[in-house]
Amino acid sequence: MAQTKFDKQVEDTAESLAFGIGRFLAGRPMDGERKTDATFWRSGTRVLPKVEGRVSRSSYRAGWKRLTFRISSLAAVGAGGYQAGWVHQDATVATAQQIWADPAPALAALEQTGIAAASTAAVGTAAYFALTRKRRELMREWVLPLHEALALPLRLPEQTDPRRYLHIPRGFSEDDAVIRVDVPGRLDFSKDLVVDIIATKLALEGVTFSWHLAGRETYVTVKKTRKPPAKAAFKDPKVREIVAAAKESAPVIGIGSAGRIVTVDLDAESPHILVNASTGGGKSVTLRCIACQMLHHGSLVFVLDTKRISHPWANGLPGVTYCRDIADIHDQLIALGIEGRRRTRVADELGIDADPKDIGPRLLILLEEVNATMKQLARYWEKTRESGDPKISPAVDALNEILYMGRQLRMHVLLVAQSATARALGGPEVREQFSTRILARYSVNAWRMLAPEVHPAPKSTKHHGRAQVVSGGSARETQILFFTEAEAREWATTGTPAPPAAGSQPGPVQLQKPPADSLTDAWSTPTPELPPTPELPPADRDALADAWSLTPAPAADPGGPTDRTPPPPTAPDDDQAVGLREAAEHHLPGITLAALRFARANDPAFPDPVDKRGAELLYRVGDLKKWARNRPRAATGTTDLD
Ligand SMILES: Nc1ncnc2c1ncn2[C@@H]1O[C@H](COP(=O)(O)OP(=O)(O)OP(=O)(O)O)[C@@H](O)[C@H]1O
Repeated sequence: MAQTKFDKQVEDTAESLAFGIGRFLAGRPMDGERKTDATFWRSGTRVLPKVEGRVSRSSYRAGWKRLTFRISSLAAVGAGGYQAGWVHQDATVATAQQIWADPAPALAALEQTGIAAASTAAVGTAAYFALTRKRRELMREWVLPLHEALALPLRLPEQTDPRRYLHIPRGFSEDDAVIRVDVPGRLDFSKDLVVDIIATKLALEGVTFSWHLAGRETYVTVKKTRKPPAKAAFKDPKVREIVAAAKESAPVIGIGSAGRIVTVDLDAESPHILVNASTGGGKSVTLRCIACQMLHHGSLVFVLDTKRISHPWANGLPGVTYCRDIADIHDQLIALGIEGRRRTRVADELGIDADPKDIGPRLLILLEEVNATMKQLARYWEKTRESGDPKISPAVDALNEILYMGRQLRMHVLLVAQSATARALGGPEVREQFSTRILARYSVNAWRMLAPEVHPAPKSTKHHGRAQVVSGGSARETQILFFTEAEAREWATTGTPAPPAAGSQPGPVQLQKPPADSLTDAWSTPTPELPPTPELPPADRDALADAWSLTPAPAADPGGPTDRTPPPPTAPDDDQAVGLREAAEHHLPGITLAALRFARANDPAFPDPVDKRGAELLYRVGDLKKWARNRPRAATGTTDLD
């Protein structure tokens, strides 16, 4: 009799079932495909030829291990079923009947339990991912790449779990960390090659390898031996000596491994420096270190600080112009852009043999928290620009222009960022202008963004003041010099004095729209005053007027360049001279007379009087307002962007 289709199906199913039970009991893969050379008693060591694709770790397991796992799982499920269906049979039946008769409470309970279970699972998963994020990053970025490179030279079985032989602590770049790599006792590998691979793949510098090859346990340990000092405090006489001996153009940044002095030569290597670190990574300390050394050598420093309190040590120091208010930062950047153009012209006139000092004193522009400052500058310009004005803030343009100017102009930008994205800086090409980059407490992504030429990225450390100074395609681990605030002030005010202030009070430049015939007014109250500009012929003065708007003028702009950028708003009463009482009552709401008197006695940035009425000193209202806007705390008169 012919076999029906149904009979054939039954036969096939029975056959599959028999094979399935056979595979189950033999501890073989349930899909019937052997992928590795594992047997019932022995774990696998390699993938079988012709097997393609990813082979899971369980494929390497010995058959008996797989069988044990299967039987245990089956037993657990069976025990549950036995309890419910046999031991507590009556209760199970009663519960089932109850649910059948009235399913609503059961469904409601199920729904609630489901929601609770789903929430718990979600929270649990999130917590798990948060807690293990660092460990997973360690595995992904360091352990697995090292394993992939070492497996062949060490002739390790393919299924080797990297965690079994690579003992790499999470903070393996810390000074006292010990890395241990277990090696096969056969010793049939090249030690030099292994050393090379470990140092390269973990981006280690100044480490020593110790081999332990006798006996059963064979391994190599790696320890940092040539490391930077734990601290490089300026109060240490040796450090002070190093700083004192440094070249004017090359402030000392810190001490590297084996006591090497790390400096950045602003004339020869890198006119601009980028400091990138997450919060608490030592940005302020780094800036203090560089700025106070430059002040010591007579540079002028412009601190543009929207955070307002980043550098209290620099308050009122000779040579320092501290701008906290966004309107003043805007004006100051434009003024510096104009100064850059002036210097370009002077350099041109002086020719190549000129002494660079003839161009003017070195200028350091210290731009704090660039991400926030750039946003604020854009918003400020959005608020103040008029129709027909360029869209891009002229202050941002000025900054970019300075970054592209040659090192011979002696204008340097020291830019600070928590995350110096290309967008924050105004484009990837702007980032390229910083040939020296100081990175501390960085993420792998930050490194890839800022120092892609150094690969792999050295692991960031939590050690206070420890940074990587990247320049010329290599990274130097450096302990940044630590100046206390008092030491920074002391160092900044000794040495070569800054060019003298022309009797005006410290405070950011107050730009007025430059009249065509007297463009040096663009620096109406620069403090300290820059050296006098060479007398320019009228035609050149006109050209310099263009610098007021640093964006190239469209060819057919009937208004002319000076019409495009409005001057910062100046109140009509700003030129009045008033006493402190009148200033407190009518011009500086929110600041009391007592506060003004206190500031006059204690704040070096308080404006100088311009006149006297009897015994009373009189002050220019505009100067007082400027001072109030730029006080360390958010003050009355702060340019409101909202
Ligand atoms: N070079 C260093 N040597 C010793 N300690 C340092 C050094 N740099 C930073 N520190 C320590 O780290 C702390 C934080 O440094 P700093 O204030 O410079 O960080 P920051 O990046 O400016 O922080 P924030 O982003 O919060 O302003 C300092 O108070 C100091 O104790």
